Amino acid sequence: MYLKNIHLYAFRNYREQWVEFSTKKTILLGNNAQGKSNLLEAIELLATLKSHRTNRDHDLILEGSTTGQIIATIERTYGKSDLGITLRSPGRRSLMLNHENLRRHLDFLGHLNAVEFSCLDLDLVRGSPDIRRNWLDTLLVQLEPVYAHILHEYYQVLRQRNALLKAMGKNNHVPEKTPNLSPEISQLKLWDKQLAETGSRVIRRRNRVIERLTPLAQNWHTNISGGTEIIEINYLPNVIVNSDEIIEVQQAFLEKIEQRRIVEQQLGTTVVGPHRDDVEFNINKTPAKSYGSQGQQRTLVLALKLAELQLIEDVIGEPPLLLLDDVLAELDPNRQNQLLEVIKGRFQTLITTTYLHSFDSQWLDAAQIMKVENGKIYSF
Ligand SMILES: Nc1ncnc2c1ncn2[C@@H]1O[C@H](COP(=O)(O)OP(=O)(O)OP(=O)(O)O)[C@@H](O)[C@H]1O
Repeated sequence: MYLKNIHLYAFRNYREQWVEFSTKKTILLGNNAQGKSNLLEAIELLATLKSHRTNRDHDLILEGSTTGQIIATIERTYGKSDLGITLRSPGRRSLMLNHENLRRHLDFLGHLNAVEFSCLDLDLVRGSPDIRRNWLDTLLVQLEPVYAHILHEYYQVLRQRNALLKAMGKNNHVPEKTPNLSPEISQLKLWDKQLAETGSRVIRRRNRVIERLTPLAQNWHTNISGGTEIIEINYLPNVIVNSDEIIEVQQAFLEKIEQRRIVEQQLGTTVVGPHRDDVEFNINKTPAKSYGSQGQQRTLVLALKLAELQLIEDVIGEPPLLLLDDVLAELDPNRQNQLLEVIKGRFQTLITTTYLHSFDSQWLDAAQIMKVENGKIYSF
């Protein structure tokens, strides 16, 4: 797939910017805080409808404006698509595909795929579980856009169930003394069922994607580390499952809800479900989070990112875009070479950097270099 051009209107610090990509390799050169990452963020939004830097559309719109827009043309083997996102603050986003408004977000996803790799990705290993859940979910949305809908449904049920548990707490609902058939308990049981149904769909997909990603990441890791270390990626679901059978996963879910019933009512919140999942990374059987050196953690994240690229390519049948946000300088020459070697001509790649010295002359000759300065992009 090839991102041919992108148009930004009142997006982050861009008032109006048109970029035409003339080669598969683009280097965005500029000092700090000029707008390099903002351009990659616009592409990330086209691919996932999410930004890893903010949840608020208000932040994405140029300060002082109420509407921002990202418009792009993508070429795929099956043809060309024009994508458009209009952001409003206040107001809701609207999405366009080939100049027609879309009612469902789902129909927008899957036209552009991208893997982003930034220095923030070290948080995948070091950070809190929600970062790892987000990473898994973003990957799943790209592999299977319907997952965005599944996840949305799960979080909707979770919100409603939490509201009920909270209200029960406020009404001093005493679990032990209340007969099973109180209206609140019957209502809660309905939510239990829905939580288990929607949550099981999330758990099964997360489980499967880890199973597919692990051998790819292990392979890359062996290549990069010279075979001296072995990594493991373990899905740590909050509801432990030993089967991919939907009925069995739901059953395990409902049993755990039953076990934690009193705790949930006391806390007034849902403690069972995939919103509490985690993923564990081990290097030579020890947790990478606490024991891995910075270098080992970087190698692990690089292997994960390369595995993501490969998995998306395998599933989609076309190489996704690779967005490298200021990471080259952080990698040692060996790992830089590994990465640049993999990219070669296969993936359309956009790299942000403050200096050009990390690139060899072959790369510089093949790349389109653009200078980013205070929300404007110039040919270099
Ligand atoms: N909504 C917005 N409206 C106007 N300017 C914004 C908005 N959001 C961010 N900015 C500006 O964008 C700039 C940051 O751009 P960006 O994150 O792309 O930096 P960068 O060029 O990638 O630099 P670095 O190398 O530091 O990552 C800052 O000057 C910030 O003030």
